[in-house]
Amino acid sequence: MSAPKTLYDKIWDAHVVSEDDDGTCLLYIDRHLVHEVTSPQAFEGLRMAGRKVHAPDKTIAVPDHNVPTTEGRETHIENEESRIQVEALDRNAREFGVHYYPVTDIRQGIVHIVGPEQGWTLPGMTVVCGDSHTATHGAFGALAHGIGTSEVEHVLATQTLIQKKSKNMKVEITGRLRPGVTAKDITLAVIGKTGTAGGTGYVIEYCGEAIRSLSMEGRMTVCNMAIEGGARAGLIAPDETTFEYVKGRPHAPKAAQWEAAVNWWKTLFTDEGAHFDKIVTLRGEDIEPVVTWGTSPEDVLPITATVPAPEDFHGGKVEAARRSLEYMDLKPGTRLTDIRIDAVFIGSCTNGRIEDLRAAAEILRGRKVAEGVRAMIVPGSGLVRMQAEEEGLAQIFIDAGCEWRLAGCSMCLAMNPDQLAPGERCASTSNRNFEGRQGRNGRTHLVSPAMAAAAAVTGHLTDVRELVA
Ligand SMILES: CC(C)[C@H](C(=O)O)[C@@H](O)C(=O)O
Ligand code: SF4
Repeated sequence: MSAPKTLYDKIWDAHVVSEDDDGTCLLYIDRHLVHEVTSPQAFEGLRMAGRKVHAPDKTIAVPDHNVPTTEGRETHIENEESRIQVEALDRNAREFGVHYYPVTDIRQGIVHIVGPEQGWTLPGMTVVCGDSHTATHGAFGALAHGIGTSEVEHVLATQTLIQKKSKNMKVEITGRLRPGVTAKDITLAVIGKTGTAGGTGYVIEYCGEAIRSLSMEGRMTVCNMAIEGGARAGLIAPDETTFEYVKGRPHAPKAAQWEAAVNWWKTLFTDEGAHFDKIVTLRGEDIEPVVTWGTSPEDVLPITATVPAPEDFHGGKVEAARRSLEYMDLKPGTRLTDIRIDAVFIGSCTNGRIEDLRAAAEILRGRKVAEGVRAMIVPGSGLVRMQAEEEGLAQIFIDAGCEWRLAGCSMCLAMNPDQLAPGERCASTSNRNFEGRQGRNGRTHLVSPAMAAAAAVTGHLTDVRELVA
């Protein structure tokens, strides 16, 4: 019998085209997702070399980072740099004949939401994109990770990628989550424990009862932030929840092909006794609704805690904490729930799916956004937006006084008109709280959609459990 394998080992082995003596491999790539920021030079490279896209049918392009989230964007993008990138993608996608969802298409949205929604992302695949949050697709049991622009060109030209294998890491979340605790709290709590470098050199497989109980939306939220924990990719073994989500999607296999696919997908799990180089375990019951206080995703605490002091840390982290607190304008000892906010952003590839909007609507139903707070709700795709309108969620948001936007990366990063003003503080469902991430000198507190909605209602960071009685 062959040695027991991890899920990662199995997907890796199924895609190796060739291997060098030093372990460098050529991997076959099943899906290549493309957005406007990291692809212009790659397409230009092909053009200059007179090459075609090797597998246009496995290449999917969509503009997301630079697109405004207001009406009229099909005809006008004010910022020149943004306009040039979106226009370049439009030209390249059409000229090279890849699948394309322009802003005029209801299916347009954030690349990591569109891929799964359209059934491009399937278990056991290799998925790449010139974007670090490609890790999201690992929720399907697909080996998915970000690549650089020169690699984008390599994949466009050859449908392969040169890679060295990472080590195996297991993150197990046992038991059940308590009320008010979500996938976002899991993924932030893990980074709080391991640090942003804890996953460096590894591919993480998330497992355990609490992970199994998550919907596909929740699993995508967890895997989305694997990269914030330093990992190359995050993975969750596919199961009935996965098959159920995939079945019937436009590009999912059909009929006899579906049966064959599911039979293979059912073999995609870590064998008993397979070796992990690192194991981290958290009890689901111990995880609380969390919030970040600093400028790194590892600066995370339960909402019931107080702002830490630099002296609470060790080594280089003391100075980092001092700088974080200064940037965030926070005083040690302040209760996190006493921190007032100016803005709320609900969206992004971390939390811009229908389940996230439902969780936010649950809190906002019949309530009003606090005075002086700007709350922006940005669905992750045009289809999520449509579904939210059909379910009455959009009306709940509008009645509460939120802005109801068109799909895109929006205020997750300051690459389009949705930005914080200097000094503004935001409760955000995105994945990065770096300095200036949501606008120059803006301050970001990462939270779950329910926690963001709770903050919108009260005007300060809030324990969502107090609003669900
Ligand atoms: C612009 C893009 C390359 C970047 C990434 O790789 O992640 C962005 O999506 C982000 O979230 O910071
Ligand atoms: S939503 Fe944010 S994290 Fe996701 S791809 Fe866009 S900018 Fe990156």
